[in-house]
Amino acid sequence: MLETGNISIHTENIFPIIKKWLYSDHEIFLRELISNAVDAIQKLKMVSHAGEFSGDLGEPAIQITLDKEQKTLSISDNGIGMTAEEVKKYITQVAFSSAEEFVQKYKSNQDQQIIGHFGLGFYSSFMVSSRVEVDTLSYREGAEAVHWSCDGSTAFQLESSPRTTRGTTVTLTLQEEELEYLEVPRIRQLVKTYCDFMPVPIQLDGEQVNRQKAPWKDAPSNLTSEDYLEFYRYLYPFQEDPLLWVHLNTDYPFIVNGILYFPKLRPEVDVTKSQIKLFCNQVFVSDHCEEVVPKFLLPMRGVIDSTDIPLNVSRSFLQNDRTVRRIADYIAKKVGDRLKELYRDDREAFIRSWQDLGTFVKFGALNDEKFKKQVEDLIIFRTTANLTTSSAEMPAVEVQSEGGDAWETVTPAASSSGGPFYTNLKEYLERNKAHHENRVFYCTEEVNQSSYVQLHKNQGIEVLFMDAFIDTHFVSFLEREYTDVKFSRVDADLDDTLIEKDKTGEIVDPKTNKTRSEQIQELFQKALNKPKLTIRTEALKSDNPQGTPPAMVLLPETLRRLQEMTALMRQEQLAQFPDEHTLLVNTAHPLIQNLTSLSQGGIIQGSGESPSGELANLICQHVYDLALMAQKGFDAEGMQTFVERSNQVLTRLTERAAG
Ligand SMILES: Nc1ncnc2c1ncn2[C@@H]1O[C@H](COP(=O)(O)OP(=O)(O)OP(=O)(O)O)[C@@H](O)[C@H]1O
Repeated sequence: MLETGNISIHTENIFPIIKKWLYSDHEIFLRELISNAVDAIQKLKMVSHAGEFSGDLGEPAIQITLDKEQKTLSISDNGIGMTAEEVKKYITQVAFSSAEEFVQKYKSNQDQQIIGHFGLGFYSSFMVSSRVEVDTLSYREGAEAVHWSCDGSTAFQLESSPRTTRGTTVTLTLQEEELEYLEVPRIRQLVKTYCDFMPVPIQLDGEQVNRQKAPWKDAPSNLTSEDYLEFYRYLYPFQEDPLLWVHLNTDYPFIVNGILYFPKLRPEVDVTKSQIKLFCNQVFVSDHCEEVVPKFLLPMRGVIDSTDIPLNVSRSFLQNDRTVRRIADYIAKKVGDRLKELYRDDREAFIRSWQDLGTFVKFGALNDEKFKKQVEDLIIFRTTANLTTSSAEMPAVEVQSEGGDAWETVTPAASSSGGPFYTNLKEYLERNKAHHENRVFYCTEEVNQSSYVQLHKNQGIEVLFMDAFIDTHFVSFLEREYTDVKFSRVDADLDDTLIEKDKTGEIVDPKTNKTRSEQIQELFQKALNKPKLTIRTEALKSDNPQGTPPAMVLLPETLRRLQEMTALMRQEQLAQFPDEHTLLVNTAHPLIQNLTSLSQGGIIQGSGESPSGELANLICQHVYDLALMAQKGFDAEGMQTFVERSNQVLTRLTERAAG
């Protein structure tokens, strides 16, 4: 037997479910009713534009009235109103929205946006009310005012109303447990949260509560820098001004409007939490748009408004939604474009913002292949090279792209003379091709590595500062990108160009056939007695040997990286300085040269050591300590030994001088 039919739903059963579960938050009933009122006003404008209404539109307004005695909250608008037929059709049929029909009919007028879609919003009022009444008069000529009321059951009453003004008033008699919605501050807060940027004034207690203007809906050409800044300060009061902003403005293949700002990054900012506000047709939806914005742009702030982001769906659904993913890509692309424009047109402003921007950009390049391609040439590093004639001297330019999206920089122009200078990696490699091809020398801590940097600089080797916290990862990333290039930290090893090769091989002692280097090496080995320490002797190149350090500590690049990685994996700070390192003794330095003669001079005593030999030992230890100190500083014990020995050495030297 074959039977076909329709599944039937009994409204008495489904209605309580809708009331209870439609929205998890009761407070959003207000957003829904105000959205309906805004829609009603927009619709009247559309009808009037279409020439179907010639009466007086009046000043559009929405009025919220609270009556504590009656326990009622009512929302009035002077919009399009409804006829009895329309009330029956739209209000009494759940999930029957007029919006679709209406937009279809009047779609030629794109300016006015209708918020409603599903035909459910009105029913959210039953979440907080024991009775809902609608009093309405349609704009249509000869329309009669009607009064509809319902106590939350499926039965309603519809009768004529004495109302004489066009528009609609929805009156809610609040349930006993929902009386918080009779308090002016509570309602004001809700209007501010959800309806602040709705395009119609919303009055409460005789004053307008909402800001009304939504700058992101404006054409960028209508907005000044001050407008953008003012809006930022409004959204994020008591914060420093942003570095720059991007105005999103597209309606194909999806609709996205918004203004995103690059804030100044403060260490206390949690970069995993978004502070971007999500809107749908100027109605606030959520403070969390983690799914809509690419991860690396989460620290950005501002507003995204899109009707193409599905609402009321789970986060995982949102994450996997194709349109949402494309919107995220679009945002990343827009941000990349803006950065490129700034780099090209106002290098100075770009450099000024780099300290904050750099983290975003590098993090983005690490995480997103497409974004990396866009920004790879904009990633800049401070350099020791003097680039006075570079494009850093270009004048500041204000950029306006074809799409009309706006873009500004905020910081005032600074002088470009004298540096600091910045370069990207390509320029660096190109500039140093002849001198050290495919080698990048970098410094991660300016203070601790200053003597190394100086040494490189003196020999005309350009050093890049990779000292941002993200740079440890970024160096490895660059190595994967530039497979031919070798990256070495300034203290890792000394490049051949820094060493005077010829001088180290001179034989100074014909009896033992030892070179000076070998003598010095032995001297240090004996004095320091550290089996894990490698002692290497080289003559550092310099016009003024006194200006170079007598000794330096070197940490092999691979060993250091391994240690950094282990520390990272254990989530520890790199606390200990590794025992395996190299002490490079500079045989060109006069102090080191004097040491050999000092160690050999004087009368040998019972201990097998002459006083000057002892002094030479102490000085070796001292030279080593000084080299360590330049690299890492001391712990308490090291400091104590150092001070004690300093006093001892000075005493002996004064004895010698006096004697
Ligand atoms: N203040 C009002 N003035 C005129 N018509 C209204 C008003 N409030 C509701 N309506 C009519 O009732 C219909 C249903 O409203 P409801 O809020 O349930 O759904 P919606 O606004 O269309 O969609 P959504 O569920 O997205 O809010 C609306 O489409 C509109 O035609």
